[in-house]
Amino acid sequence: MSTSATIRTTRIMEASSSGDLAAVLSILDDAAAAASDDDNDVDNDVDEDANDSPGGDAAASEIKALAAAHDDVGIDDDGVDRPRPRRPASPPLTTEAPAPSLLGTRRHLLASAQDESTGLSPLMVASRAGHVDVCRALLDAGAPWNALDRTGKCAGDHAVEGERWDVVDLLVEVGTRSELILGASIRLERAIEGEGRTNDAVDASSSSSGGGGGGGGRANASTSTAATPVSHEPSTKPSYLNHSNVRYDAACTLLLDDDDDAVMMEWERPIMEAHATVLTHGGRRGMRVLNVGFGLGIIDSALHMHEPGLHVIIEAHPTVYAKMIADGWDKKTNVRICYGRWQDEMPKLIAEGAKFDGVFYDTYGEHFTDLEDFHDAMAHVLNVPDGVYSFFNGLAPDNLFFHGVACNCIKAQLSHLGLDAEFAQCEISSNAADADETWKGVRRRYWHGRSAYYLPVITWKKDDA
Ligand SMILES: C[S@@+](CC[C@H](N)C(=O)[O-])C[C@H]1O[C@@H](n2cnc3c(N)ncnc32)[C@H](O)[C@@H]1O
Repeated sequence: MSTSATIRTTRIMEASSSGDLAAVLSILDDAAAAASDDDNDVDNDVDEDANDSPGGDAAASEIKALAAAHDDVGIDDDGVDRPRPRRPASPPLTTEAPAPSLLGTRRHLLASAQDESTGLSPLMVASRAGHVDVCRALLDAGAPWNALDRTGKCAGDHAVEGERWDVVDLLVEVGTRSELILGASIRLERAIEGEGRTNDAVDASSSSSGGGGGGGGRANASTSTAATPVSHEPSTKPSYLNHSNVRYDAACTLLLDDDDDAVMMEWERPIMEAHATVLTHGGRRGMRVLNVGFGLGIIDSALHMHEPGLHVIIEAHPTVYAKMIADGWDKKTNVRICYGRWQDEMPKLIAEGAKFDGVFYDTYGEHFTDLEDFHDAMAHVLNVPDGVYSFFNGLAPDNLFFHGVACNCIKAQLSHLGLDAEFAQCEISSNAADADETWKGVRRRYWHGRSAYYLPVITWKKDDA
């Protein structure tokens, strides 16, 4: 990093850590307004567009230096960004140096600076120390709420560790807002590209390779390269249903895709059983239930134990469907299999006027925005006023703070539909989730030693019912 960039970064880190709001604002203002002289750190006023000025070159190199440092720390390559089912996938923050014409970008880059060795940012140090005004100023200047330090902690983690609850509230609010905006823009983009996605879908009735759409959840993209560590790969698998073969292990305790990513694993059984109890309103008989995604059939077996009055299962992968038939699911009492993508099957159920007391969503490789799309459809089939909806909560699993923000996003989105979301904390009793043996042969873990599972319990708001 250039001398002046280093000095500015050091100054803003110190001011953030000590909570000197006036100093933070002044350093940010200086950075935005002044052209930097790399050699003697004399600031001169320059126009934002002064590309051709001598100061412009120095400023451009400072911007590049800051951006390069930002990149070097590896801010927010993957799981940090867009919380979604099982693993977030979203565009990484830019790692390119901004165009020299954007001298104002220095303000943003300075607010986003991270120490090269620790990865700490001004926002992180201010968060840990509980300087809420400084945090707000840094966020206003463009500091990313979700950057990670070299130990994998974000500003929210630092605030939690420092027990700075007003900062935690601020970061949750900012994170939720930015994720909702990002989600809305991704959904809009996808709606515009909609035809492309739909065309990807395979006719689910074909016996070749399954019905399209997205993969959902427990895994990562199939595009591993030497340059991309597995842990940083995006996690959606848009081609899962079209192109991925899946295989069950001999004991039927593991379902793997082509990349050896786990589609479903046996260790989740206690979680699935807890979901089944919620969906059947505490284990009542005769309930009408809908499950999206068969996998190992764990939740369907648990639901079946409660003798539902109607048990609909939507499943799109041909191999999984073949397994369902081989195991006689098509002949079980009150079970109806809808073989196809939920994106195609839900409209049919809606057109029939089907209503369910319990609805569960657990697909694979799909994007957070697919979950949001599913919610729009689900609201049409969930019984009013007593229906209960839930989904496998693998949102942003790598980081508890991001997980919380993701849950908050879901809560906000469901609230628009007239639904209340609570997250019931369950302890995962089995140690299997953590055991190395469990993950042997699985390319990438999608659960990271967390013993608490936040089970979504979603019901109609009392007033809207
Ligand atoms: C994680 S597994 C479900 C596990 C299940 N909850 C259990 O208890 O075993 C996900 C399943 O969703 C299916 N799936 C993925 N995308 C789908 C889609 N768009 N529509 C229907 N099924 C889908 C996959 O083929 C897979 O069988």
